[in-house]
Amino acid sequence: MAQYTRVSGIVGLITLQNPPVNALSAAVRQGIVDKVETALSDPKVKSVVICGQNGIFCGGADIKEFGPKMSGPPLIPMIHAIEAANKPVVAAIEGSALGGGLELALGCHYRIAHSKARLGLPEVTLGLLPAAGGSQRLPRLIGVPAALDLITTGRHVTAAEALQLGIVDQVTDNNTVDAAVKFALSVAGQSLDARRISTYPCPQPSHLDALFEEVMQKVRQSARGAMAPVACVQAVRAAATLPYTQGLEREKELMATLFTSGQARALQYIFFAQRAVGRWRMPSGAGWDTSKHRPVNKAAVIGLGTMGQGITVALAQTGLSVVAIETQEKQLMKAKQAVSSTLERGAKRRGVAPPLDRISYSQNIQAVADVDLVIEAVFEDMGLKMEVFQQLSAVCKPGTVLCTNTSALDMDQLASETPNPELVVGMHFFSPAHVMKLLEVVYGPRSSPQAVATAMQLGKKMGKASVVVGNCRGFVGNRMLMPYSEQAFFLLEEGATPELVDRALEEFGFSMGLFRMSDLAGLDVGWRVRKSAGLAEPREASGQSARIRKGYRYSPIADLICEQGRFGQKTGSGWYQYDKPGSRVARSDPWLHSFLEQYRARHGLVARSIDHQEVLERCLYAMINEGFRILEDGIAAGPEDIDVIYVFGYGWPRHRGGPMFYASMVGLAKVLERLEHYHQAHPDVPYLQPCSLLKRLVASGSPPVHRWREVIKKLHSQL
Ligand SMILES: CCC/C=C/C(=O)SCCNC(=O)CCNC(=O)[C@H](O)C(C)(C)COP(=O)([O-])OP(=O)([O-])OC[C@H]1O[C@@H](n2cnc3c(N)ncnc32)[C@H](O)[C@@H]1OP(=O)([O-])[O-]
Repeated sequence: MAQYTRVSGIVGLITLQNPPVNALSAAVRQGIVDKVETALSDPKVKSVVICGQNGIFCGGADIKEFGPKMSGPPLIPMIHAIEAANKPVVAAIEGSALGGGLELALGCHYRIAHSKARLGLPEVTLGLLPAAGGSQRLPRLIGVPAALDLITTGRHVTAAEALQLGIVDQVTDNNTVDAAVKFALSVAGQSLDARRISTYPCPQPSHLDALFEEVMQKVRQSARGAMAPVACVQAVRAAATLPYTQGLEREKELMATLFTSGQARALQYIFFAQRAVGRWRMPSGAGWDTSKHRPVNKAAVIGLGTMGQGITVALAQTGLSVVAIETQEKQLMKAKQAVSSTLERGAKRRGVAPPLDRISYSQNIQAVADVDLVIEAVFEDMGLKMEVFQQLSAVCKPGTVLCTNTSALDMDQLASETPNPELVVGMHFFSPAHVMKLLEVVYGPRSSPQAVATAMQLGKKMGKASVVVGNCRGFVGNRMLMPYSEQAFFLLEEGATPELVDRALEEFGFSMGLFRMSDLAGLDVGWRVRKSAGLAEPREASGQSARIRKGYRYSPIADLICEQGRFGQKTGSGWYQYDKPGSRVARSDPWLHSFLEQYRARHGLVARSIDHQEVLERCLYAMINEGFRILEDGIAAGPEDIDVIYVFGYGWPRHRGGPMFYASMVGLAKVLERLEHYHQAHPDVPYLQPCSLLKRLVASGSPPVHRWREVIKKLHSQL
């Protein structure tokens, strides 16, 4: 849909109308084609302005309409008709001009942007490339290196940067449409020969081949198997080396391979999943649409270890006043310094003043008396946390939401220590808290929807992908990590090395394999959790019993490594060795290999050859199986919640859509068959026993992931 009016006598104004982001649906494209024709054939009209309603130019092609059968006028001829027009066409860019929206604007002869507008070609993040001429026009307009940067990363630029790059002709602080109309009046009747970007020669960088080779190498490395960034480089190369029409052909060819790919489906699924998790619901039926959050202007953080420091930084950067509490004076001083320097570095990067004065530090918990929300981040010790919560209940003003950042303890037990358990929720941040995008918001049976809504609203304000989850050991993310790491330890017992397991996972697309990741996070963390669960014993028991705990198979390998004081990067050795404590470059460790050999010999285990497929199936399917149990238990409301958690918090490759989406792509029947196979081979490993929800889904014909909720709902109603 597009509206047409004539303004200032001679300017045809076309307004895109498709709330909320004026996406280029079939109807909008038809509207543009029709209204452009009207404007161009009206002799009174001397120039044209294209804008979007409600302060946003255009969020790009309508992703919801992507599919094998697309209707409506195609984008490329529509944009060509605009570019070929004999009257100046000006794009008035407010809010966003993204993807097809920016490509439309690049077909216009001039672009005027509001100073707060954002522009970009984010198609790569959806598994696509700017295939409405964008990959061919942008390099012609701003040069190959800058176009490569924007197209391969999909990053959005501010209006100021767009002006500097030459994407827009003018930036205004005032009404953009008025400014564009004024501009359109000023250029009416002028020659457009120099304004049609497709006719520009592409600027030729020196050492073209070397440049593309270097960029391709970098992109392949960071893409971790994603196809779209590679295709983006190939498309820009076509712009730099071929005439426009041939370049456009290449763009089309490349897009054809991407458009129907599983990767594009996965990335578009994650785009919508990220938004769907905001529409949370609790088992009581209360949810995002029925619960009002409390305003949070001032928050407190209790405990300034690594997590507390990161949370303090994140809150201050969000614009809140923060009271940061640490009882140990030395730690308080250390934390203050660390928080200040992180804020200073961040502010320098963004060219703003560091928000240091938003934080007040104290050793006295009384200082939290007037805050709206508290985040407790003290040591993972139930006794200590209970004490803190009792103090908070006595000190805080009525209605203060009390959050715990625990990753392993029972949030409900903590809530029971306060006179107002309805105010208690979990806010489980991931380290470093000011960088990692994920936040698990954990509710217990007594948490009020208002407290959940308040934590979710704060998460949104902090720019986090916030997911509401129920209370259980490890919540969603860490609970699924248990079978994943357990399988990896078993694989070491059976003949694998950390290098083999990591290589398989990294080739799959994980940013880091499990063992490299554990070395980074610190092996002592998991050791402490296993000890508190009564699994890890201080010294290895002998014989068969060493590998059985609580009646099931157990691998003490990780505990034995920790007993050697090998906690990962921070101690200079873990699953790998490092040059010195704190170093990040992992090297194979002969000590570890001979340790594994001795371990196997001691336990009568014969190493066998293990391939990548077995590593992936055992580690990932065990994790996915736990994901189904989580859905069955109602801890996560739907597969999207789990997938967002894994993509944003656990380095799961985005182009594989998250573990549950991946399972649906592999085929649920195949996942079930492989789990049955491995469970038969390892009957003493309960995590490998296929969960009943998975069996039910397979029995009901393996519906696509967006229909799983129906099966889950039916299951819950039968319980
Ligand atoms: C084929 C030729 C090549 C061209 C390819 C393309 O253009 S590919 C496209 C390239 N473009 C992009 O990649 C841009 C993608 N969009 C964005 O980055 C952001 O939405 C935003 C910055 C435009 C607005 O941010 P914000 O925080 O203000 O708002 P929000 O993010 O919460 O969204 C509000 C609602 O709009 C929905 N929706 C949004 N965009 C689209 C769309 N294109 N389509 C359909 N729907 C879309 C979104 O799902 C949500 O729906 P819900 O959950 O309410 O039912």
